[in-house]
Amino acid sequence: MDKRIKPPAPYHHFTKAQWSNLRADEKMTLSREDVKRLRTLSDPISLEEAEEVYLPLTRLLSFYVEAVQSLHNVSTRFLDTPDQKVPFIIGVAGSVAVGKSTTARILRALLQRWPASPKVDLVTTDGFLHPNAVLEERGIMERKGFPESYDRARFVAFLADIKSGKADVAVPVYSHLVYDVVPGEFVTIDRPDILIVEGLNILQPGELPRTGKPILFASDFLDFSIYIDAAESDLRDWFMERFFRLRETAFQDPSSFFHRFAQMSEKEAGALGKMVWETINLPNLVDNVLPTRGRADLVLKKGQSHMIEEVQLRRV
Ligand SMILES: Nc1ncnc2c1ncn2[C@@H]1O[C@H](COP(=O)(O)OP(=O)(O)O)[C@@H](O)[C@H]1O
Ligand SMILES: CC(C)(COP(=O)(O)O)[C@@H](O)C(=O)NCCC(=O)O
Repeated sequence: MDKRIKPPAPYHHFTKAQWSNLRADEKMTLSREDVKRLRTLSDPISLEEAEEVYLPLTRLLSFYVEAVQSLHNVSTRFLDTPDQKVPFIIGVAGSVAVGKSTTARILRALLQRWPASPKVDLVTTDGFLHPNAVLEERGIMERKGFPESYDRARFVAFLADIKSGKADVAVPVYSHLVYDVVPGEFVTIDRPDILIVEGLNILQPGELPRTGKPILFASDFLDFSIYIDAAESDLRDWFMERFFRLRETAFQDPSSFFHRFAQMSEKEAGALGKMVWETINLPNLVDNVLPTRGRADLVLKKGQSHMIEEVQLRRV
């Protein structure tokens, strides 16, 4: 039985063909080579898919950016304050292995090529995971990706800094190779026009403070949010396919945390990969990621072949 929860919010539903018609005269600015370069391991997105799905989306986003800018102008007129650039923040959520990175990278490339050449930055939320030493100390090393594995206060503070126009905001860097946050390594985000934030947890509520302190959720800072959706069985298959590909590539590196998987027999490694899916990523999907789907402005629903089959757009 499909355990996915129906989004409570009312959405417009589109088939892929209906959605792609909304592209109107939005021009394709990526080549087949660009799409190949931007997609991640095991994501087969084609130029045609990018045109059909992402051009209507970039057209929609250009309307949203304009609308948010107008709202901002209203507030500066009301307050009689000087006009200040406020970054537009897009969130990309969904399960491990659903293809968030590919979506975020394609979107970034398309938005950068808008006529006004906006500065578009991309961050992944894994940089806000607690380092392994902290996870170990708290006994939650097996809960990486779960809400409590992130420094949520730091993540919210980061988004607040970006929204308030702060320059040179530092973001910690997570390495899949060493399976940990890299000490002392940061990327700097400097007043972008658009920021894309990609991660499992982007639509999740934060912890409620025990005292009467004010609370903000990451989603309070998002101007537009996208949830990439797929059936549990497809996600498991994609995770396992990627796992076996990584075993032939990244895991071969002796410094990879998962190097031992490259040295085991295929059967043994497969059993361990399956265990990672079943004991970490699947429960996190069911308990913490999927319940946030109904909060997204846009839901992109993928079929077994990774292609988007249905689009849902929240009514405003
Ligand atoms: N163990 C790993 N080693 C190297 N790269 C990885 C590993 N796990 C995931 N990745 C890469 O990290 C990125 C993010 O993966 P993930 O969080 O599953 O999100 P998604 O598949 O939705 O983009 C992807 O580009 C993926 O290929
Ligand atoms: C690093 C992740 C938590 C994803 O982080 P995100 O960028 O979505 O915040 C995830 O890819 C991960 O490594 N999960 C732990 C279990 C696993 O190895 O798949």
